[in-house]
Amino acid sequence: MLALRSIAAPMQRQCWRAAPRAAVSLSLQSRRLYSSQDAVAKFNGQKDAQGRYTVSLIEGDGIGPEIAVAVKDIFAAAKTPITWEPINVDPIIKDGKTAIPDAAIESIRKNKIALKGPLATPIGKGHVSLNLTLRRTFNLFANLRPCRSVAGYKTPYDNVDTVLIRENTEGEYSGIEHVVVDGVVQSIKLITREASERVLRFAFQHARAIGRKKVRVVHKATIMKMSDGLFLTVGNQVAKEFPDIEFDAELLDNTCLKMTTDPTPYNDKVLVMPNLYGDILSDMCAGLIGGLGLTPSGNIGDECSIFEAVHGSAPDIAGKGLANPTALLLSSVMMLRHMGLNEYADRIEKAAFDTLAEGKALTGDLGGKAKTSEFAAAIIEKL
Ligand SMILES: NC(=O)C1=CN([C@@H]2O[C@H](COP(=O)(O)OP(=O)(O)OC[C@H]3O[C@@H](n4cnc5c(N)ncnc54)[C@H](O)[C@@H]3O)[C@@H](O)[C@H]2O)C=CC1
Ligand SMILES: O=C(O)CCC(=O)C(=O)O
Ligand SMILES: [Mg+2]
Repeated sequence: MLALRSIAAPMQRQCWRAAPRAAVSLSLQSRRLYSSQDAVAKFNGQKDAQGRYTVSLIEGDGIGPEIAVAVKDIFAAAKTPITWEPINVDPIIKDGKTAIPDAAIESIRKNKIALKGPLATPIGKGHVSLNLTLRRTFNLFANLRPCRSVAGYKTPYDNVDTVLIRENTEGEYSGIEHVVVDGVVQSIKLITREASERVLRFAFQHARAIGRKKVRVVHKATIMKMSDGLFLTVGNQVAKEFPDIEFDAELLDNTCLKMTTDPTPYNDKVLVMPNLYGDILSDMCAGLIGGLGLTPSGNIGDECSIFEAVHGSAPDIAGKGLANPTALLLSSVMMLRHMGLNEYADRIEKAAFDTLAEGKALTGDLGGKAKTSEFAAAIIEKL
């Protein structure tokens, strides 16, 4: 079950361990995958007099505080020049709408960067998702979700390497709903040319930045002719600005079938899609490599960006010290690269991947017995 296996091609894995020159090339490949730099958004945060950056930290709900401690301990051990600024995002109601407290907004606006644990959303009645509210408040228009096989955990696929970009501010997540008459309700899927164009252009720019030559829109414009139809039309238009990148499209249901049958044909593409499709497909991709404990993400905007795991608050394991902090740690690695702190990112990422590959201190989701803190300690030992 826990046999060592490749993160990429077997050759590359071997080289990662043995030959420094090849190791550099894998590190660069990894840097490109887990990077949001060179794309649309540049990080404009300021260092303090001691050369440190301040990062707003939302620990989040459920397993959030447990995995946040692991990340903070690992960052401290790596002597990362980051000062955490913890913020509270308990919802407030402003003009009848769910909002983030002003102090939290000011902190993120000032620092231009945040790391975020999962935030739970009540089912049915209750406040609007705070995750969604944060993305909207800061206009974090692109949700970048890379997913790559991890050595140390055997799944049916050895070399998953997908890059998914999700429109992050509208679509099915618009939350515009009403009762038409008793027993009949309506949810509006809002798609605008502006938001579509923005995320599609980001997808092409990101493809260039990470050296991929193909962008594919995942859609259902056969059924949602107007909304997904607009997204696809805009995709075709934006594609003309990028003659060096191949552009095509695929129906969502077909993508699910093909990806779960053989994900490798997706390893040379960047996938871009409306909000809910990206939400669901990114959990599906996580399933291909060993689960939600492993997959990071970045919510990218022009002014600020917020990095978080793909997973939620995991109430079934919360408070027990069982959570896998890798997803939040790799999100923090993406954040470091976004900030240009590549050397720290490389070291932390290598220590995490080596710990996973070694397989001695794995958390329960990966078939191990280690507590969150023991897994973090094993990473720290490797730093
Ligand atoms: N971006 C965010 O903050 C997100 C928040 N949520 C919220 O989280 C809450 C719980 O949602 P669920 O549907 O249960 O999804 P979930 O992602 O929290 O958990 C799904 C399954 O994955 C496991 N899992 C997730 N993260 C893990 C980790 N780091 N280590 C080991 N196992 C892990 C959980 O134990 C559970 O069995 C909901 O309130 C939802 O709204 C859900 C997804 C994303
Ligand atoms: O906001 C939520 O409750 C869910 C968000 C989510 O599933 C995601 O961002 O992947
Ligand atoms: Mg989700």
